[in-house]
Amino acid sequence: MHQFEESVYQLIVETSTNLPGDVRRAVNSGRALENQGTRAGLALSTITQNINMAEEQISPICQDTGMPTFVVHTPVGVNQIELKKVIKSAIQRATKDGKLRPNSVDSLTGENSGDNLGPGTPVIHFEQWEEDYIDMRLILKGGGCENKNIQYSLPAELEGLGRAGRDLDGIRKCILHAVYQAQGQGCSAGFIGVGIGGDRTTGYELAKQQLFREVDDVNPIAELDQLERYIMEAGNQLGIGTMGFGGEVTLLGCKVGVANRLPASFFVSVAYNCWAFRRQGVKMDPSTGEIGGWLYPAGSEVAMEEFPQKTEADAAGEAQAQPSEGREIVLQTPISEEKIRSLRVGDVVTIKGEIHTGRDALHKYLMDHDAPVDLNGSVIYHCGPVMLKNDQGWRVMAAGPTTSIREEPYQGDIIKKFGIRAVIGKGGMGPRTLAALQEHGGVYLNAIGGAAQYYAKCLKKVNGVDFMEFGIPEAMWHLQAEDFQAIVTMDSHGNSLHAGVEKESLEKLATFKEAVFK
Ligand SMILES: O=C(O)C[C@H](O)C(=O)O
Ligand code: SF4
Repeated sequence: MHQFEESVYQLIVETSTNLPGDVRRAVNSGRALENQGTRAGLALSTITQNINMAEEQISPICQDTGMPTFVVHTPVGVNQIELKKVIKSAIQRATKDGKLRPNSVDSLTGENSGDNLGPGTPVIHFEQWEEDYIDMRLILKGGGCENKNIQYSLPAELEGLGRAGRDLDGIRKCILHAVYQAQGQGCSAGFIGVGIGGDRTTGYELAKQQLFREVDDVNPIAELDQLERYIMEAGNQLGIGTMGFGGEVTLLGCKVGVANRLPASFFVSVAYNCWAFRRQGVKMDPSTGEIGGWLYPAGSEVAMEEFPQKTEADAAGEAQAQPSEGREIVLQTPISEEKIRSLRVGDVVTIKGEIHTGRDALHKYLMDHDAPVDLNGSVIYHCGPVMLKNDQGWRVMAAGPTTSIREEPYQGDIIKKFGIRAVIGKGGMGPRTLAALQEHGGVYLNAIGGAAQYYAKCLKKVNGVDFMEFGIPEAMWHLQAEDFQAIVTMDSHGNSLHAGVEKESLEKLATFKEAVFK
């Protein structure tokens, strides 16, 4: 079975490190539509650089491996039990090599299994078929965008859109609402898979199956094709933009599937996938395990243009689109209150000095314990990195931000208790944190979600680690930052870019209230 394991390993590495060609094309066209000088334009160019870095270094595109999910079709007679063992062993190896982050956590004890294996991990769906080869597909869908999946039960009353009935127009409203509610938290610009019908479980399954379709395919059902096109257009008018910074490009793909339902149920299930849409597949020889071909366009075939040629007209347009408040400021840690109070939403900061990672487990812990290091004037980075240890010590392999809103119940109290001056994350935080930033003198800095290679490069040294018992992603890593760039999106004067974009996008959503599909 050695060759089988090698082929599955190759599939995992390719999926984790090289964004497929169809997804790259979608990101490239999104980038062409966005004004390059704006925050959203800059975010897209960081994303582009990150995609290239991951491919070159054969390192994870995003630090979040997500839930590795395999869909496997085998000819009759292939031993699926053996194949399952092979998949598990390839997953273990890829985790050990730093191509996947250890991501499987015991839901009761919080213990990380360390090798991405455990009850329910990885997910493997087997199906038999009458072809003479094995078709193995893998998707690595991260936790932040998974949290933005949503299921509607029709009829429903939807914020901004009013009543959604049991018909195509009601479905249209659910999908638009799904895009709105994700804001930037699932690392927009995103791809959505929609399942109409089924039950609560199969509805979501159907939605996720849509993510295995190629981005530029055409739905064979005419009215669903029309619905997909409509959603692409209307969704991109909501103004949420890349990372929720506001902008022209919110959605990069929409795929809708349909299944029968029960008379009493009418579910519309939406699976939201971030821009880091990692899925690949291979054709495998059932007797030798050799890869006979790849199932999606290879990433390496579609170049990501880092610095496109600009015309003079473009440059003039960009100058106008520059955020007027966009000053560039260096922050050396520890940071003073005075310095923090001088920052405003829109400023771009470059952080130098030690920063500390902290996410779900640490925030909960710090509520009623002391911190292991002095956090006065410090920067907390919402990040669960991929780390590898060798003879020289720990190395940061991938380290993009995680969704900050999960820390909303704790963040304000922790900022005040420990004297923290800046929090880096993505997707923004809520009113409690905003109030604490104002009261204590703090800022929220938005980094570009998924740009794990880009930020890993700015984290030059690992000064230490605490709480390894929380597992690698949840431990508190003390990291030496050099030229770590982020944008102030919440300041100490009560301003929040996120609150503004949410309000404006809700107003836009309401303009789509009138029936379209009659
Ligand atoms: O767990 C993570 O690293 C990040 C997660 O995918 C997120 O988007 O918040
Ligand atoms: S951090 Fe963003 S890009 Fe990475 S998995 Fe989470 S949602 Fe996707």
